[in-house]
Amino acid sequence: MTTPETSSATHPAFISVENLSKRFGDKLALDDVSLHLPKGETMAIIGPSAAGKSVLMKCLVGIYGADAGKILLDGDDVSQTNAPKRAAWAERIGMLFQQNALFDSLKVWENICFRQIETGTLSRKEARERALDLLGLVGLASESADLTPSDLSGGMQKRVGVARAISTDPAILLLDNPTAGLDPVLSNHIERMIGKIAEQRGTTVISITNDMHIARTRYQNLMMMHDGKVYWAGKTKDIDDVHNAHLTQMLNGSSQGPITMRTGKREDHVYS
Ligand SMILES: Nc1ncnc2c1ncn2[C@@H]1O[C@H](COP(=O)(O)OP(=O)(O)OP(=O)(O)O)[C@@H](O)[C@H]1O
Repeated sequence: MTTPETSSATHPAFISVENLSKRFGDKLALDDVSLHLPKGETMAIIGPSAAGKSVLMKCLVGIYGADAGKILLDGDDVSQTNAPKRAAWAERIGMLFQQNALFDSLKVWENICFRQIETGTLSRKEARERALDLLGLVGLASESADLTPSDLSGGMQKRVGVARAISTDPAILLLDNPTAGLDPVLSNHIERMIGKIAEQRGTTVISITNDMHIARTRYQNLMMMHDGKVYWAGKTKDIDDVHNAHLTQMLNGSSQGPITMRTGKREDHVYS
């Protein structure tokens, strides 16, 4: 397994996951997972179904606590859901859930600034103005503001989800499959938009994707997971042809790699 230490060797890690494990009954969803991501960098997490990608993200956002290992955000230990710094970090993390988690009973603008309306940090008037700005940022017309999510296409809903995730100007943006179910043209458009937002705002982004091409072209760092473990991680530019072919095959479910991994034997030269 290649580890992502390459990223942290020159820059201190802003997001640091150390030997994280998470179990649900008999299922070890995360098995000794480590990742290190410097501030302002982007990372794609890729891997087949049930690899543990969403569970890792839910641990990062604070939905699940760790069974073992640590999560450090800018040095703050938030491994447990009741960690002293957890609540403060919740304010600094924006998340797009796989199913968007938009409320159909609310208008689009209310969905985008839901958190600010709920907490009273913005008046309804201010929240609407902020939502309109964010709609522009994600490339949606202001007329969308008064529609409900069910009036929107899948791609538009994703954009609204991204607008909500960035509405608090988070330090960390976590995206669970921002382009799932979208055609390649729209996927590219949304990924370009995410990249631009990260660059302009200095946001540290971790995004789950099922698309190796998007992962390789749009993200600075890449982590491949399988069966709860990190299979390969490092700078995207450092992936060689052998790893790339292996990762792509693995994603398509046709590689021997995961089987080798499951036995725990490093008999395949892909593991380094
Ligand atoms: N709350 C839970 N209770 C029990 N098992 C869970 C729970 N959440 C996740 N799991 C299990 O943990 C494993 C990893 O799930 P996870 O959702 O992280 O997969 P994933 O890599 O995101 O897959 P997909 O790409 O299909 O969404 C799966 O076997 C899943 O069934």
